[in-house]
Amino acid sequence: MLLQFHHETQRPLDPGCLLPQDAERSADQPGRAVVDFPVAAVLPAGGSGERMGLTTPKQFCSIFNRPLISYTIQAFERLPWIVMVVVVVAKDNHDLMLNIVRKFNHTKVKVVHGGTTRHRSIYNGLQAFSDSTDSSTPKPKVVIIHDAVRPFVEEDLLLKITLAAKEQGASGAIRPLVSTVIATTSESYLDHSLERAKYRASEMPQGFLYDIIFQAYQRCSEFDLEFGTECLHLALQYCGTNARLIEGPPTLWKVTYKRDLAAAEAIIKETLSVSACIIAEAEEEAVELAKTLQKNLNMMETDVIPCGKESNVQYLSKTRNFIHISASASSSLWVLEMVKCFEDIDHARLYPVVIVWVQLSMTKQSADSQETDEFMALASEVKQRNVLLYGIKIDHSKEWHPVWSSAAVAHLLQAWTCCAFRDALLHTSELEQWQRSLERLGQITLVLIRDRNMALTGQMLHV
Ligand SMILES: Nc1ccn([C@@H]2O[C@H](COP(=O)(O)OP(=O)(O)OP(=O)(O)O)[C@@H](O)[C@H]2O)c(=O)n1
Ligand SMILES: O=P(O)(O)OC[C@@H](O)[C@@H](O)[C@@H](O)CO
Repeated sequence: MLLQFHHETQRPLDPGCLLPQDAERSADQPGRAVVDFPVAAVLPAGGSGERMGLTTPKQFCSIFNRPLISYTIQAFERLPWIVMVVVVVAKDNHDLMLNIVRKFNHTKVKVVHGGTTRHRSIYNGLQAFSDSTDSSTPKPKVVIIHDAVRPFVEEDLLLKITLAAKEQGASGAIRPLVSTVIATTSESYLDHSLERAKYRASEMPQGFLYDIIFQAYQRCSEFDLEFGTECLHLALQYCGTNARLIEGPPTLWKVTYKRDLAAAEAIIKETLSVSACIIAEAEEEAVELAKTLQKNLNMMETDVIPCGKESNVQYLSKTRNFIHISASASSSLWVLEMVKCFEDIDHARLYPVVIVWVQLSMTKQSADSQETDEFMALASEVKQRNVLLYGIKIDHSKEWHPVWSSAAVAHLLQAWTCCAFRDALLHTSELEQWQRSLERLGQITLVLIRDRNMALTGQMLHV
């Protein structure tokens, strides 16, 4: 299931737990059907990210403990019809890049050294396929060139770019301009402005018949290599190949400034928190609370399943957010059992998985220090496996008769005709307090899932 973004609002169109880059591939995916020739990618990642203003080059800045470049690699690596991804990094970052490849199990990647400019880096990347001594990187029919700092690229656009490049020789993604382009005089006065409607921003990905773009780089001038920024121009200038231009979604933007990194993190958080699985232990109160919580989490696509089914892969693979509801401070053994299931399907390799343990507390007592310490230690242990464990205790007053669970009371209020009794109930402070606790439970659960804050793991929050 590919996660699609609305073309303007950029909100995820379909609930799904995975970024497009990670949607599970199946044999009948469109790309596999129509791409019957070898396609490779070159990701220039040899820059220093000066405009980001950080000591770490932006392609290695992390989101959820994972470098930005890993998200971009995944966007290509997950597609079966892309056979190789050449990543071009500065020599000093070679080992760092190899460690990223190992840690995130990027299996299609070859790392080569970049140059002093983006064009030189791209040229080095292309040369990796022309090294006849290295059979591990056979020459592709089509090569996609894509900045390593553009992490959000979807299969359907890559497919269009690839097929257009195969047919036309070159293709490129474009976006409407959001600012007018003007020419300035040497004294920084306005010389003239361009008619914005006639122009587009050249983005990435771009696709080329390998032989065309490689020949263009072989023929281009030193000036091009030093100061150029447009591969499509090289194909036209040196090979007479006019690129097919394809409009892409706003998510194609390049991470350049700090704000772009924050925007990328926000998009990843949003796409990771569109679904959840609520697991209810057997007690009636837990089941009732699960149903109420499902209603309160109306922002998400949620499944409610009985405890014991969570190890079922069909539930595990649908989301990275799990809410376990127990009516008592039951044993926490189920946490490690769940984490083992995640590891069996490699579920937390690319993105952190969230577990929120909601405990219905039948007494008003807060957790004792031993219980708190044990929970903190458990959270610390599972965090090593990229699982973020949070706790919420919701005080479930003993005064309540079990039948007066929130759902039962709501039903009673709707069914009851006697105003006096209904008013009495409505003004019962316990009921109002319980309703408020339920609302807070939904709000806090949503925030924990959305924010995936590493510092809050192991905390037992109270509502
Ligand atoms: N010598 C270079 C310069 C840039 N790039 C890559 O080209 C992409 C787009 O370039 P840009 O956004 O300009 O990256 P930087 O050059 O790192 O940024 P800055 O100009 O702010 O230093 C980036 O993935 C960058 O790593 C590269 O491979 N080799
Ligand atoms: O000049 P920069 O290296 O910042 O960015 C490169 C961009 O110009 C380039 O990725 C697109 O415009 C497509 O060519």
